[in-house]
Amino acid sequence: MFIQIVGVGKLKEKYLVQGIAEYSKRLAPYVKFQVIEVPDEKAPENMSDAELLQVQEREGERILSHIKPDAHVVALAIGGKLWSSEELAEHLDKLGTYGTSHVVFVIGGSVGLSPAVMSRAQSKLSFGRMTLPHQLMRLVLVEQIYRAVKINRGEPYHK
Ligand SMILES: C[S@@+](CC[C@H](N)C(=O)[O-])C[C@H]1O[C@@H](n2cnc3c(N)ncnc32)[C@H](O)[C@@H]1O
Repeated sequence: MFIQIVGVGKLKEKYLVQGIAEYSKRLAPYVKFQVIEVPDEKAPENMSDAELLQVQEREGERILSHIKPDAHVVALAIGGKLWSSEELAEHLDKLGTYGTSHVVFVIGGSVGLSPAVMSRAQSKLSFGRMTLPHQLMRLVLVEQIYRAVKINRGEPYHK
């Protein structure tokens, strides 16, 4: 399976870069894995709703330009569905079984994902009602993808 994460903005914190590199290395024997970063837009505090939408749309166009037509897209959204790690594993397993070998997880920037990205997504996944910084979200997600892969292989890790 080919798994990609498309995220907005360049990772700045060293501990996040290192954490993602570690899980990417652990994933390498099992799946083809790639993280794509798209440039973020300036998003001042006091934007109007129209300006906010414009930022989402510009970032959204960049995200969508990296998504191939055959890819199954999972958008990360606070209001999405809550899955357990086992349910994420099952979701990936079922996709593979029914012939979908390319899955893209999408994480928004500080203003969230555009309506166009949300409509392209076949699934919306929530990690709970709390807002996580998008850069930290990337690390948490890659760990959960690794956990899901290990669950599907029946290998020890997922305690
Ligand atoms: C800082 S959050 C954006 C907050 C923005 N107000 C919103 O509601 O989308 C940046 C991105 O991180 C992801 N994210 C943050 N917390 C999340 C959570 N609890 N569950 C799923 N995704 C989350 C989403 O993709 C979101 O677009």
